[in-house]
Amino acid sequence: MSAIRTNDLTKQYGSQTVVSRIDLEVEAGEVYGFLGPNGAGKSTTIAMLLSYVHPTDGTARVLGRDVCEGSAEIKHRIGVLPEQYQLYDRLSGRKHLQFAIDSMGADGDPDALADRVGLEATAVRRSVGEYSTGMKQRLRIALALIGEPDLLVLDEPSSGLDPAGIRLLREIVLEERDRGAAVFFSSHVLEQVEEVSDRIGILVDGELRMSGDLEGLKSGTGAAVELEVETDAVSRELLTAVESIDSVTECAVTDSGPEAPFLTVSLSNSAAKADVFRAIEAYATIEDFTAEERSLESVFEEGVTEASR
Ligand SMILES: Nc1ncnc2c1ncn2[C@@H]1O[C@H](COP(=O)(O)OP(=O)(O)OP(=O)(O)O)[C@@H](O)[C@H]1O
Repeated sequence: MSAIRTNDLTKQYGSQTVVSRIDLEVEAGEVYGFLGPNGAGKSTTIAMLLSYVHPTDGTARVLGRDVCEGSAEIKHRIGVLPEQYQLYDRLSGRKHLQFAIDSMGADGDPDALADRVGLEATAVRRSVGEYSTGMKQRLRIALALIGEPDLLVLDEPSSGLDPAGIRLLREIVLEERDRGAAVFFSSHVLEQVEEVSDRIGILVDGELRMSGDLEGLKSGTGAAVELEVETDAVSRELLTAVESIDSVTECAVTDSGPEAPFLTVSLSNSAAKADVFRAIEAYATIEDFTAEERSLESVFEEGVTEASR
């Protein structure tokens, strides 16, 4: 059973379609990064998954249950950030955690949870009114982790966190995944998404423009990596050998006069770099090389630009 599965999921507000026929599938033990520019429809999608708003069309099942039937039965199996309930300035972080553990009937130690998100023993006993933005965010993360949920839905989880907090969040996301939870999270910070996601979806104007693992997304939209290789000589045989490699999408020679010639090779799959080096070394000596991997940022930009064409 998938943790999340949507078919043609659609939301309209009046005449505006803000989420348009999206098909998503997220499995247990998988981190899915949900990206998109401002106003793309990410929060609306998340709100539908959590049964906060009703889809206009299509279906969504979360932990096997149709979202239109409500989330009461599965609520305790989903950790959400930010949760709908607010933090109370006069209560300590510890009281928030204890209250949430009790009301969920969950097992959990508030101090261990606080420690996991880097809230020190003295801090967790202080009133939340005295907390910094980052401390409040750490507390919200701890609240989302209560009861070892099967699904974590994190909307902009790194917001307000310092670099140490962001590193900790990354560790927590990976630990939760390794425990077998599905993690669905939206973020504008592409490097963080790149670091932790098994698969990524890019939403633009309500449409899921791209979805897949990072390598697949990179190769689907152009070269995953561009190699510049300096050799002592370039022969016809060498070029044929390089061009015959499946993942090579482009190969050009630049003859820089008295300097050694170099090859520019575009690859749709970064793992094929070794094949290129082997093919070249069969006919020439490699003097030097550079390899420029495509970033998620360039994939994202391409997805957004294509959509606006
Ligand atoms: N309750 C609502 N009524 C009318 N329009 C809405 C409502 N909620 C969201 N929208 C519209 O839906 C579109 C998508 O908004 P949404 O908040 O889902 O985007 P987002 O991708 O989460 O954006 P951001 O990254 O800025 O948070 C926007 O144009 C927004 O104005």
